[in-house]
Amino acid sequence: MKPSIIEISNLRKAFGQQQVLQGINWNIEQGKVIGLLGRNGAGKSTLLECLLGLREADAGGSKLFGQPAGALNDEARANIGYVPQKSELFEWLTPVQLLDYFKALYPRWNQTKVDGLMQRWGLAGEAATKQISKLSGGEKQRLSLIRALAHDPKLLVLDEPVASLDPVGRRDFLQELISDVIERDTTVIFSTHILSDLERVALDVAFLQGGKIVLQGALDELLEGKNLSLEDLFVEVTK
Ligand SMILES: Nc1ncnc2c1ncn2[C@@H]1O[C@H](COP(=O)(O)OP(=O)(O)OP(=O)(O)O)[C@@H](O)[C@H]1O
Repeated sequence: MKPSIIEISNLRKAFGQQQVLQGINWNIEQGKVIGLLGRNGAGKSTLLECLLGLREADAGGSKLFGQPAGALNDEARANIGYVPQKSELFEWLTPVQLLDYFKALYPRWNQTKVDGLMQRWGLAGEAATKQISKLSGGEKQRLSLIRALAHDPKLLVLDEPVASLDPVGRRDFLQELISDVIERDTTVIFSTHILSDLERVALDVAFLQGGKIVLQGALDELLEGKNLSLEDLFVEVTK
């Protein structure tokens, strides 16, 4: 059996009176690709932030690579790639300057991959030297994804990574994700509302509803014999 890369136990988080996460217990094994689903406001971003230790939980917590998320060593940190829903890129830099900045922070950096992705994702020409503030939403999202993939992380946490991408951009990104997972056994958890993409890549899905993971498993097994589409299942589970 493969090791658990993420171990979440009894995770609770409220904002004021609103109980958003209500005792989540969830282990994610190495190499899993999990699509996290839930209605708007279900708490997906909150869960991803808490599991990474970026947001303090009220109770419980998570371990990443066997270490408490709030006290990761440098090696564990260098093995995580995260794309937040609203990425906070340094808008006054150019893409090249931004990537150089991050390159200096990581012990490992795959420049060949960065160059290839910049080329294939339309950021190698004029866009490479434009101020990030002047890039389109989709271009910024591509840059954010390149930044998250550049250090060959073993764990990728992506909060609606393809929301601003056009269909071609989404397909390119998903192909990159699949090849990375296959090559390096990367563990991926990503939230999305684009169910067709999930059907393409997510081998597993998890539904967050009422502050808990109410259903999870292999997508084909969840749908098997039910004569339901993923959209039908989503509506059913998140009622
Ligand atoms: N800093 C905050 N202060 C108060 N309430 C918050 C805060 N952050 C999130 N919330 C609330 O917590 C709930 C969950 O928000 P979250 O962003 O985690 O949902 P989500 O599932 O990611 O939604 P979406 O699909 O719309 O992105 C929402 O009702 C939101 O209003």
